[in-house]
Amino acid sequence: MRKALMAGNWKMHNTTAEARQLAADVAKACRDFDDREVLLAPPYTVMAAVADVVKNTTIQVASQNVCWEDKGAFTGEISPVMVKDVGGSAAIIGHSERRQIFKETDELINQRVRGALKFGLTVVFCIGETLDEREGGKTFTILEEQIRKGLAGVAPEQTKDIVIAYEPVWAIGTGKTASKEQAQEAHAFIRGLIADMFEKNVADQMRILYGGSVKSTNVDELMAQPDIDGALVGGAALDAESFGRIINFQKM
Ligand SMILES: O=C[C@H](O)COP(=O)(O)O
Repeated sequence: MRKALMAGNWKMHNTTAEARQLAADVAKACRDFDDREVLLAPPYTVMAAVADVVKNTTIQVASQNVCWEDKGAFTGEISPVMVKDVGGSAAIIGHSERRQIFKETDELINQRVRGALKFGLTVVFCIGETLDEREGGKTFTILEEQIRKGLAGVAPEQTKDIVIAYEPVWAIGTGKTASKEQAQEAHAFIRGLIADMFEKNVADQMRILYGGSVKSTNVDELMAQPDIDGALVGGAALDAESFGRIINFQKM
């Protein structure tokens, strides 16, 4: 049985005071459940503050990216050790904004994934096709390439620390959610591929999140799909009431 993971990616939003307030409001909105987990990914500058606010809750904290080394001359980067030092336990890697705006390649993302796993972080590994790729019938080819390259060299025993987030680029921040059928189809494909790369048991246990305009109004039907195990939420995670409703999704 896979535990749902409801993750909020704050992207480049929130000063310290705003972050503390939002984290406290999210903590208040969380019901006491044992069938789901909550993860917040604030900007680096407020990770420690958020971790402090949620320290007596089950909410986990993630960074929005991470380097593969523990320290060194990597200007602008932060290390897995630093993430853990400020109370983080996970890192988002391969987000489409990193791929598209900052030109991160599958090879670089793979380095990040392997480094994060080596230093004991949970990896939220993001993949997804652009609109052109979907319309050109290339969705599955792209997903397969991103997964095979991004997870190259990962040992089967490390897969328990990996969560995949399927985020079709055309659905991110656009208000255009993938339909539940489109999302389920992609998730089932991803699970099949993981079974092929590792083994069925690994695929059965791996959580695959959906991301892209998840809102309080569509979360229930998305979460009712058999291969959707959670959500990676952007815009709606910046409002405690909306994110609270998403966390507290109703089982259909
Ligand atoms: O990391 C989150 C995703 O990019 C989704 O963002 P969004 O919910 O604003 O579409």
